[in-house]
Amino acid sequence: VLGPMAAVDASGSDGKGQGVETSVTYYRLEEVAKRNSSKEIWLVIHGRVYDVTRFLNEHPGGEEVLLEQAGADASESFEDVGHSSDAREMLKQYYIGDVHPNDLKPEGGGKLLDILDFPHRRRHSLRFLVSLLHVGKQILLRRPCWSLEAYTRGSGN
Ligand code: HEM
Repeated sequence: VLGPMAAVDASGSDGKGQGVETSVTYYRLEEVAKRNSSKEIWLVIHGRVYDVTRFLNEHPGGEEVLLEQAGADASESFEDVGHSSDAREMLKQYYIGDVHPNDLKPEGGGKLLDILDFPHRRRHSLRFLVSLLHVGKQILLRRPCWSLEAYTRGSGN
């Protein structure tokens, strides 16, 4: 039995919630992996499990891409597409539970960021790297400010 981590009502409107009304249903990755056919498709996105079976025909990006990720962790491909906030909002409709804590694996940035669901992590760190390179370049190419000689030589005539 899992601890009192319950915060989200995972029972939904279909009344299939197990146990208490306000509790999270946890799924092992092993169980998720079985739902990998067009009859039943589950996906993991940022530690949450989604049943996208009824979404197959409705996905604006086509069913092919969903089938490719069926039963697996689709976090990266979901982010790579740069889904709109509308798309993120839609996720809620298909949420059925969380990945079992023992199966949560760090996603590049590590567990904490993974759980915090920080979608633009990658883009931000890339921007940071680019500005670091920029600063480095400026330092390397700069004439030393203590050398007046170098400075006047550089400024023409
Ligand atoms: C439950 C999960 C998903 C939902 C609710 C969802 C929703 C959407 C929505 C609403 C769009 C329209 C564009 C937008 O609003 O961003 C879209 C486009 C798209 N999605 Fe998803 N999506 C999901 C999962 C995925 C996954 C796992 C992939 C990739 C493997 C994917 C690939 C795409 C692609 C390629 C497009 C097409 C973009 C275009 O044609 O411009 N989607 N999706």
